[in-house]
Amino acid sequence: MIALELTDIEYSYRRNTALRGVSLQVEAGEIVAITGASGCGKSTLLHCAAGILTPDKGSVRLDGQDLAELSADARAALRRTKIGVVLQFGQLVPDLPLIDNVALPLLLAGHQRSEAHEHAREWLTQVGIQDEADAVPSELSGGQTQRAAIARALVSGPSVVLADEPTGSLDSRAGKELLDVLVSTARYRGAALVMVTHDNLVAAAANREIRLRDGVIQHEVAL
Ligand SMILES: Nc1ncnc2c1ncn2[C@@H]1O[C@H](COP(=O)(O)OP(=O)(O)OP(=O)(O)O)[C@@H](O)[C@H]1O
Repeated sequence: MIALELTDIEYSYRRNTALRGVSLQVEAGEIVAITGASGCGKSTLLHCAAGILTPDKGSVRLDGQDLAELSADARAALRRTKIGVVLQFGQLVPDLPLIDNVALPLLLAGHQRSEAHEHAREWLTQVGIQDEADAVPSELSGGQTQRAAIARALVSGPSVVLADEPTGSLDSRAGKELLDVLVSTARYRGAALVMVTHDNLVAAAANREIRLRDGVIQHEVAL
């Protein structure tokens, strides 16, 4: 089953064209690495897939649903439930304890607080930081912050997980541990995982590498 389908995506920042017609299909359970030189359009592609940016041309389908055919509210709801996004610096809410940070997508989707906390606690355990449930983000290491971001991205059971440089701010050992957590949790959920990366280790963990150059796919390699 195709979880994420991008068709002929074009995107420009004012006069700076970042994507010039990119098409990509990702199956449920598949792990894809997006690679390429700095500025080739990797993050822009991820942001279009996440619905953070709206492409100038082309379509984004999530579990068969075209995002452009939805109202803004329906699109936001679909994004909250079907997509988990892990950005480079975690992007946790500074004043909230981790348990609340991780529960946030469920609380926003209208779940009861006790139920949301129960799921959040399970995911904190899954990523190995259950002892930090009451800590606030400033009390965490970089690796713990990224683990929390992964827990938050996965707590609502998304079918697609999108990660931008998930190991970017970490040393190689912490990066490897985090990659293992991300890959194993996505596999455990059967979610499609798309990771933007400069890191060969991350690319090696994927089933497929897609290399961008100047806003187009230069080549694809099955790994
Ligand atoms: N907010 C922005 N405003 C204007 N141009 C932008 C903006 N963000 C990105 N760009 C440009 O769009 C192009 C693609 O950028 P993008 O960040 O997608 O590349 P990238 O491959 O992710 O780069 P990196 O590996 O350095 O993160 C680049 O030329 C970049 O300068």
